[in-house]
Amino acid sequence: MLLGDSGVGKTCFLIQFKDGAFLSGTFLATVGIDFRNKVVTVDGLKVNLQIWDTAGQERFRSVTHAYYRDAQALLLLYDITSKTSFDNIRAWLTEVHEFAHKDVVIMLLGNKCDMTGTRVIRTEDGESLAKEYGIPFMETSAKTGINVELAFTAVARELKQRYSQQDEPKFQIHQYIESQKKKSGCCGYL
Ligand SMILES: Nc1nc2c(ncn2[C@@H]2O[C@H](COP(=O)(O)OP(=O)(O)OP(=O)(O)O)[C@@H](O)[C@H]2O)c(=O)[nH]1
Repeated sequence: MLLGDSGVGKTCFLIQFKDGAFLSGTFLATVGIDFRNKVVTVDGLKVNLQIWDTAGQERFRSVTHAYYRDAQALLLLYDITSKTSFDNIRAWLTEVHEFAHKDVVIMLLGNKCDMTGTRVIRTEDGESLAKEYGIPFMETSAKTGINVELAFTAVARELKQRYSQQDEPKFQIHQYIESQKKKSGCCGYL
């Protein structure tokens, strides 16, 4: 399930993952909730991800709360060019703890990392907030596609490991993300 303030790029993030496309210049706020499926292959096993895209606008909050309970993973997005969207992450996490299952996989994503000229949230700020809550973090761009696939495959791997009957070595989502994430200049790592 994708969560975060209106305009942080949740729908674009999902479309980039599903279709490899980015529709620039258009912003059609999601009404209520919508979903798309995509199958990813993890170590030869097909994992069908059913991805729910929620409306960030306050007025749809009661609709989306009803879906939290069934979510196995939550991708929480903010926009690196919006301080408000970053500050609101704490409120989103409070809602998550109130409405979601206690074992839900949570990941923090700083989206729009292609917008270097208007960045207001430093990469370190995202990292330290994620550290405080003990959740994995990366910066992404629904426009360039950076780290979009990684966010979903990391979740798919984590879920596969949780629901697999096989006795395999424990998958470490934090380590996996750190080893895989693209540290490109666009996301302020260079
Ligand atoms: N430059 C850039 N623009 C982005 C990116 N992601 C989204 N946008 C733009 O941000 C605006 C909002 O994107 P949406 O995906 O509709 O936002 P949302 O979070 O789904 O919004 P709600 O449906 O209201 O919750 C659009 O104009 C997008 O083109 C990104 O990674 N980079």
